[in-house]
Amino acid sequence: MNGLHAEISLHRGEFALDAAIDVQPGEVLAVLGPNGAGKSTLLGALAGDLRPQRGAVRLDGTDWLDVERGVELVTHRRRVGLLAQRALLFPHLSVLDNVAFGPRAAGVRKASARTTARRWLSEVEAAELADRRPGALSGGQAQRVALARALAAEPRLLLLDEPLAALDVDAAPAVRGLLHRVLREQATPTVLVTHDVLDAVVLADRLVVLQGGRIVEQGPTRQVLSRPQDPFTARIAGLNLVTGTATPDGVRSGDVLVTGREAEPVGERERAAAVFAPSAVAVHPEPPRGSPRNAIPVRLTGLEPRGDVVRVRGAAGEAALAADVTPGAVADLGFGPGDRVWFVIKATEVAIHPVSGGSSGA
Ligand SMILES: Nc1ncnc2c1ncn2[C@@H]1O[C@H](COP(=O)(O)OP(=O)(O)OP(=O)(O)O)[C@@H](O)[C@H]1O
Repeated sequence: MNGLHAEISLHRGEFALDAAIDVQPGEVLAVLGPNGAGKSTLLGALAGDLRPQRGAVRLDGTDWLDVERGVELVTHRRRVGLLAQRALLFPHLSVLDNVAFGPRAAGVRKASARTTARRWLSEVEAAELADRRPGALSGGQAQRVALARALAAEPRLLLLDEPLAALDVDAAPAVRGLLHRVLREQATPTVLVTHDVLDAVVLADRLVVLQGGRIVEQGPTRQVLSRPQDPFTARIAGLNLVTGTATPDGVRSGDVLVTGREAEPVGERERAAAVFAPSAVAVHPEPPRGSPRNAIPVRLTGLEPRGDVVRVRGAAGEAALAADVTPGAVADLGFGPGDRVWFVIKATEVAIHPVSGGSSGA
C-alpha cells in the first residue's frame, strides 16, 4: 500500500500513546489535541526519534518499523522532512546552501544541488533570499526557507510540527497560504501537528484528535469540525465555517453567499471557507433591509447556555452555524428549535481562506 501506515504503542513513564493512523500519498492529516495528548510523541515515533514498545510504521510498502519482527530503520534512513516551529537553519551557510544541503547529503554534486535549491526557493517565493545568511531573515522568511530545505531533500514523509506557532500574527497568514499551495502540489503524505484549528481547516484533508494518548475522533476535517463528538473538539471547533467555491463576491455554498475579507489569497472558483466567530453573529427574525451585511437564512437546531451568553445553533444547507447572543435577546425574540431566522454578520468580521480541496475534505 502506498502512503503511511502506522500503529504505535509507546509508553513514557505514566503516559501511554496507543494510536493508528493512515495517510495517503498527497494527503495532509492534521493531529490536534490538548497539551500532553501525545502529539509530539506520535511525531517522534514516526521520525524514529522514539522507539515504540509495540507497533509498526510502513511507508509505501517499506517497513520503517516492525517491533514484532525486529525491524527498525534509523532516523536518517527514513527520509522524513520536518518543518518545526523554528526554522533551525544552519547559521553559517547561505540560504541557498541550506536548501542545497539535502541533495548534497544524498550525494548530488554541488552545482546540481544548487540548481535544485534555486528551484525550491522560487517555489516558496524566496528566490531573492538565496545569498543571505539565516541571521538576516525574518521569522516568516526563515520558515519559507526551512520548507524549501525540507522539500529539496525529497522526503517520503513530511512532518509539520506547529509550523506557524512561532510566527507573529502578520507573518502567519502568508506562510499558511504558501503551505496550502505547496502542500497541494505534493505527492508526499503529510502529518501536521497544530493547536490552531484554522491550520487544520486550511491545510488538512483529514483530522485526528488525540486525548490522553488515544484517538478520540477522526474524519474529514470539516465533517469532524461541523459535527464534533468529543468535548475538546467541540471547544476548538468553536468557529463558524461555510465551505464552498470562491467567487468575486465571497464564498458560495449552494444558495448561501458569504462575503468577507480575504485572509489569504484565494483564486476564483477555488475551494474556500468563510470563517467567523459565533460572537460576530446577530440573530434576526427578518433579513435586515438595505444592509451590506451578510444575512444567512438558518433553521434553528438548538440553544445552549454558555456562560454569559446563549449559543444559538442553526443549519444553513450543509453548514452547521452558531451565534452567541445575550439571554435577553433570546427572550425578546422568543425563538426555539425548528424556527427559521437570519444569522447576520458584518463582512469585516468574516475571513476568507483557501482550503484543501480533496474530495475527502468536502
Ligand atoms: N521525556 C519524557 N519522559 C517521560 N514522559 C514524557 C517525556 N516527554 C513527554 N512526556 C509525557 O508524554 C506525554 C505526551 O507528551 P507530548 O509532548 O507527546 O504531548 P503533546 O500533545 O505534544 O503536548 P503539547 O501540545 O504540550 O506539545 C505527556 O504526558 C508528557 O508528560
